[in-house]
Amino acid sequence: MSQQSVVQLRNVTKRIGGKTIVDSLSFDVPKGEVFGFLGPNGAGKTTTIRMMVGLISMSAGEVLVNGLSVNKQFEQAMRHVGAIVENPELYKFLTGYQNLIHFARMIPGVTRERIDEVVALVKLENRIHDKVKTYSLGMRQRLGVAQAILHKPDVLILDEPTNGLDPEGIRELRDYLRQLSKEEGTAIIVSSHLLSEMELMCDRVAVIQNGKLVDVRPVKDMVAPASGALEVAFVAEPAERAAQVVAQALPEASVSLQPGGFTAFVGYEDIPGLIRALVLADIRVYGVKAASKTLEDQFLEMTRGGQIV
Ligand SMILES: Nc1ncnc2c1ncn2[C@@H]1O[C@H](COP(=O)(O)OP(=O)(O)OP(=O)(O)O)[C@@H](O)[C@H]1O
Repeated sequence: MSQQSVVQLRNVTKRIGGKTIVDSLSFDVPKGEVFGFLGPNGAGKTTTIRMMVGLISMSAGEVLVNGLSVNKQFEQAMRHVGAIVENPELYKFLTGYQNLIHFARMIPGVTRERIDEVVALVKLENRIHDKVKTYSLGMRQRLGVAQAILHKPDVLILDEPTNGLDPEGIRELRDYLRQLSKEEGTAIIVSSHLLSEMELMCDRVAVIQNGKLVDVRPVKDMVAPASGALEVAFVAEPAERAAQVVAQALPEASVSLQPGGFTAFVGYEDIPGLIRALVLADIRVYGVKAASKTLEDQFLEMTRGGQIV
C-alpha cells in the first residue's frame, strides 16, 4: 500500500451554539485503504463527514483531498471525491443503467466502457436493465456506489453504508468495497457504529466519541496484540497436566489454569505444535480458540459508558 495520503484532516472542529460537536480531529487516509470511522450514535461521525464533503462549514481546521483544500479549493478537491452521505438520489422509474447514463452526462469524460466497468464492480450486471423500483435496498445502494465512482474518485466516502442491509447485503458491500480499493486504488472511508463490520471491512479504524478521536489503529492490531502473541484458550483434560505440557514446550507462554482447561499466550504459528504435544502426551483436546479481546471489548473499553447501539 502506498503511503501517499489522499485525505488529510487537520484539527477539524465543529461548534454549534457554543457546543463543540467535533473537537479537533486529525487523521490521514492513504491511497487504497479502507478506513473505518467508528463511534456510538451521536459521536460526531456524520457531522465530520458532512464537513469533509463541504455540505457544512468547519468552525476550525482543514480537510485536504490530494493536497487540495476543501475550504479554499472546493470544486477541485471534490473532483477527487465520491460520496453517499444522504440516501443516493435515484430515479425509481428508470432502469439502473438509465440512471447511470443520466449521471454520466453531468460528468465530462465518462464513457460507456466506464459505466460497464462500475456496473461490474458493484456486481449489478444481471439487474442493471431492470427498473430501480424493483431493486432491493442493497441493490439501490450498489447503484448509488456505482454512481458515486463513475468519475474514478481517489476517495469514496460512505456514511453508515450498512444501515438497513441484511447480512448478505453487508457481505456483498464489503466484498466490492475491498475490490474497489484493490483494483482502482480508491481510498474508502466508511462510518459505522457496528464494530463487527468494521473489523471485517477495514484496514484501519478511527474511534470517535463525543466528537474526539479516541484512537486510530490498524484492525489487525486490534485483533492480535502488537507482540504477535495471542491469548488462546484450550479446553483439554486433564487440565493440570495439559498446562504442564504447554509450559514445558513454551516456557514464555504464561499458562494459567481455567476450569476444564487453560489459557496461554502463544504465537499463531505455535498452535499446531502445541496441539501435537498435547495429543502425544495423551491429553484429550476438546477445543482451541482465541481468547484475545475482541474489537468489541476494546471498543467498549475505549468509549467507556458511551451509548452503543
Ligand atoms: N445542526 C445541529 N445543531 C445542534 N446539534 C447538532 C447538529 N448537528 C448535529 N448535532 C449534534 O451533534 C452530535 C453529533 O451528531 P452526528 O450526527 O454527527 O453523530 P453521529 O456520530 O453521526 O451519530 P449517528 O450514528 O447517530 O448518526 C449529536 O449530539 C447531535 O445531536
